[in-house]
Amino acid sequence: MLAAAMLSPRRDFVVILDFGSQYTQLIARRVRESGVYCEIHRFDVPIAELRRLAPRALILSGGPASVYGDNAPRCSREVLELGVPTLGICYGLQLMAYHLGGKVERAHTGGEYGPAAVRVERPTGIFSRFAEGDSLDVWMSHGDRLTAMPEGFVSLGTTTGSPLCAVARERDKLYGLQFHPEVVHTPRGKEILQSFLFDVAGLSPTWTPASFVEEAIAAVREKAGPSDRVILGLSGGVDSSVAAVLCQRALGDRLTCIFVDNGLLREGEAESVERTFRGHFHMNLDAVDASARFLEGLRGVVDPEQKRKVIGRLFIEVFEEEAKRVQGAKWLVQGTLYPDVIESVSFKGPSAVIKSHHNVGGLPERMNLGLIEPLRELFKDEVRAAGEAMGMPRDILYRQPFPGPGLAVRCLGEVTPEKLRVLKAADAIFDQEIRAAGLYESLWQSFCVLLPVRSVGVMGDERTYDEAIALRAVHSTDGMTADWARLPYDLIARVSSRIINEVRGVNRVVLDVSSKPPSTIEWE
Ligand SMILES: Nc1ncnc2c1ncn2[C@@H]1O[C@H](COP(=O)(O)OP(=O)(O)OP(=O)(O)O)[C@@H](O)[C@H]1O
Ligand SMILES: O=c1[nH]c(=O)c2[nH+]cn([C@@H]3O[C@H](COP(=O)(O)O)[C@@H](O)[C@H]3O)c2[nH]1
Ligand SMILES: NC(=O)CC[C@H](N)C(=O)O
Ligand SMILES: [Mg+2]
Repeated sequence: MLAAAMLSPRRDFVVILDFGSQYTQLIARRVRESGVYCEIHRFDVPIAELRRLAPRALILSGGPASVYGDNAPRCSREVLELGVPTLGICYGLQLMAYHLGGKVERAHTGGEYGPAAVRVERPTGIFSRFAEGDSLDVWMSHGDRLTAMPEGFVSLGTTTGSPLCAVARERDKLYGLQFHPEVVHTPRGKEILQSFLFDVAGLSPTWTPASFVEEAIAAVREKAGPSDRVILGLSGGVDSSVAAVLCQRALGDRLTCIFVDNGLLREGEAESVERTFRGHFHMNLDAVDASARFLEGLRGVVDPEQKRKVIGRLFIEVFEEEAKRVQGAKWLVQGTLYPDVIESVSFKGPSAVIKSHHNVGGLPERMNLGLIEPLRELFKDEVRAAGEAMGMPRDILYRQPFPGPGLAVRCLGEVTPEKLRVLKAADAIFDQEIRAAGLYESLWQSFCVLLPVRSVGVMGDERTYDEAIALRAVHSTDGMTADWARLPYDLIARVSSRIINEVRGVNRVVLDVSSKPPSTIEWE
C-alpha cells in the first residue's frame, strides 16, 4: 500500500516525490524544520491520488538514474501541469527538462561531485533572498546536466561546470536546481527552500509541536470513538512514552499501558517506569513481572538469533495474556515513526537478515485489535519536540535507544541470573560516569557487555579467575552506521577501576574500538 493512502491531506502541506535520492529524507527534514508539514511519496503515486492529497507545493527529489535511461523512474508529465509550485532538485530538474522539452546530456567532463560556487544572475523566486552577483557555496553530485532549457525558462544562476544550474519558469512557478539545497554543504540552501515555500508557494509555518499534539489528540479521539478501551505496550523508551502521554491526554482512563518486565532491563529501569508512569503521570499501568519466565525460556540458549527468537515469542505470549485482562480493549497503540512508514513504501531491494530485531509488531493480526499510530507522521526529533510540548521530562525524551531483547544480547552466551547481576552492576557504573561527565546525550549509546571469557588477575595478592566487561560507546545518527566514541582516558580509567573494585566477579575491563560496519553496535 502507498503511504499516500494512509496519511491525510492538510492545508499547508508539501509533497516530495522520491526518485531514489539518498537525500530525500533530508529534504523532508528541512521543509519540516521550516515549519511546513510534508510527506514523501513514491515518484509513481497515481495522479488521482496526488490530486486528492492536494499539496500546496511539490518537490521532485534527486535520484541515481539518468532521465533517458530504460528503467528511469519518471512521474507523468501531468504532475507538472497541476498548477502547483514545483521545485526539481538534480534528477528532479533533469526530469522537468525531459518532460517540458529541454535537453539533458552526460557531462564530458565527468560530472561535478562536491563543492561549487553559483553566481546569482537573477535574484527572484527561490533566489529572492539573494542579490545579483552573489556567490553561493553549493554542493553538487551529478554526472548529467541540463544543456538546453525548456521553452519559457530563464536561468537564475550559473557555475562553470553547469551553466544551467538554477532555472525557472516563473509564470508557472516551476523551479529547478542542479545542486542540492537540502545538504549542510550548501550553507544557504535553507534560505532557498524557504523562499520556495514561503515566497513562491505562499505557505505559512504552521507545523509546530503544539499544533501536532493538538491534531494528534483529536485524531486519536476520533478513532477510538466515545467509549472504546485502548492498550499500549510501554517500554519506557522515547516513542512508546510519548505515545502513552499523548493517548492519555486523548482518552484518559480508557488507556491502559502494559509494561513487560522481562528481567533483561537495566538496573532500576522497571522501578523507574512504574514510578514515572503510575506515580507522575497517573496512568493505568499494568506492570507484569515476567522475568522468571524469560530466564526459564533462555536457559541453555547460546545462539544469538535463537535468543532473539525466544524473547520475541515470550514477549508476544505475555503481552497477549495481559491484553486479555484488559476487558474489551479494541485498539492497540504503536509508536511507529515516519522513517518506518517511508521504509515500507521505498523501492529498495531485499536485504540480508543480520539480526532479527523485534518489538510488538505482528501482534495486531493475531489479536484482532485495531491499530492506533499517533506518531506515524513524525521523525524522532519531532517526537521529542512533541513530548516537550506536553511537558514531559528530559530524562525520558533524550534517553539512548535500548534494544527490545535488552541485556540478553549484551550478555554473551547463556543468560543466567548471576551473569545478569554482574552486567547490571557494571552497566550502572558506566552509565553514572557517562552522565556525570555530561556525555550521555551526545552519545548514541553507551553500555557494558559481559564477555564469555574468564581471565587471570591478582587482587590483594590473591589470584582471581574472573569475568571480563567490554565498554561500548558509539556516535551515530540513525543506528545504521556508527563510530566508536573517543571517550576521555580519565573517564575510561575511572569506570574501569570502579567496575573492577565494586562488581564482584569482574577482574578485567576492555574497550570496544570497532565501527559499524563492519561490526554492529550490539554484540549479538
Ligand atoms: N518491555 C516492554 N514492555 C512493553 N512493551 C514494550 C517493551 N519493550 C518494547 N515494547 C514495545 O515495543 C515497541 C518498540 O520498541 P522500541 O524500542 O523500538 O521503541 P520504544 O522503546 O518505544 O522507543 P525507543 O526507540 O526510543 O527505544 C515499543 O514502542 C513498545 O510498544
Ligand atoms: O528495538 C530494538 N530491537 C532489537 O531487537 C534490537 N537489536 C538492536 N537494536 C538497536 O538497533 C541499533 C542497531 O543495532 P545493531 O548495530 O546492533 O544492529 C542499536 O541502537 C541497537 O541497540 C534493537 N532495537
Ligand atoms: N543526484 C542526482 O539526482 C543525480 C542525477 C543524475 N543521475 C546525474 O548523475 O546527473
Ligand atoms: Mg526501546
